[in-house]
Amino acid sequence: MINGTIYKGIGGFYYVMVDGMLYECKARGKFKNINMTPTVGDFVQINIVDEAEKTGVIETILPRKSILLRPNVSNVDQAIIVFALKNPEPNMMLLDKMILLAENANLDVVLCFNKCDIDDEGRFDTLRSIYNNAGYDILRTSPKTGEGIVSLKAILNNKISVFSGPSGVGKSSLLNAIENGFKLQTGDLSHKIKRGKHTTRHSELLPLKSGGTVVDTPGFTSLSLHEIPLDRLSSLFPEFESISAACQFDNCKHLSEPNCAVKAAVEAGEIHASRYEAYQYIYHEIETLGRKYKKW
Ligand SMILES: Nc1nc2c(ncn2[C@@H]2O[C@H](COP(=O)(O)OP(=O)(O)OP(=O)(O)O)[C@@H](O)[C@H]2O)c(=O)[nH]1
Ligand SMILES: [Zn+2]
Repeated sequence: MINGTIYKGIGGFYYVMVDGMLYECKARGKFKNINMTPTVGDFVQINIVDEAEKTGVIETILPRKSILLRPNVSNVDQAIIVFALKNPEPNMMLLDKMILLAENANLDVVLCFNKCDIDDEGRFDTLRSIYNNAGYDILRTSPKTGEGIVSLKAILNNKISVFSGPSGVGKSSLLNAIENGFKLQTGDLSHKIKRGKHTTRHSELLPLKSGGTVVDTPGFTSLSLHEIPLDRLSSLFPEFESISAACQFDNCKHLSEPNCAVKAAVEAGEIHASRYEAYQYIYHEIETLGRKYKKW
């Protein structure tokens, strides 16, 4: 058996990449019996049926290191969260929510602040200070001037990445700067109805010539915060994690409890106020969503 990765699935066939070559594979019936569906991104073991025709059979699906639901892709390593420094103006709450969803899906997070060529208000420095303090990798990019493209390439190399970020921030332009002709599919496409039939568009993995693999659809386009358990929320803010050990209560929510080390760190400027405000806001939002979902 040889190891490969499923790059796409169409009508019961799976296209498995092995050393730069795609094999068209069927999956063994046993997967159905154990209720397992091969998924794009899965690391699999295949037996080759015909080397000349490049066909094979998937025999084993290896344990998944992460599972994204929208788009449905396994083993994504990192989310490249792209926000423009201007046009459109960065919405910090949206940024914190996208970071949280990526954290909740166990992805590494890279923040890519784009359109730095038009950052005439110096927003990058403010954002860098907030998110460096939170421990995130940060890029300053512009497909227009080429700034940061080499660094972005290096970050994508050897990894499976999903791009996220609001419309118009330059996700496609960034990928195009790395590889001419590369275009991210827009999220709506998966809901289009073709020829009277419901055709769900499955995501694909696309290999970059410069190294690395990118999911062809943006991630976290719908912000499904109710998936995040409330008791996990503060652990998804990396800069709260170590400090919260010093809170008086083990189960401190860092809201109105006495002797809360997180709140003290906010007052001392060690945790950025905007991150704590996002935490408070999102906490209450998930709480309200939770009540609504229970009623259904
Ligand atoms: N000034 C400037 N404009 C940019 C830059 N990057 C992208 N743009 C422009 O921003 C607009 C949106 O870029 P896209 O790459 O389509 O953005 P997107 O994030 O893929 O957008 P969606 O497909 O809607 O999700 C285009 O008009 C780009 O030319 C940049 O670095 N500087
Ligand atoms: Zn606390």
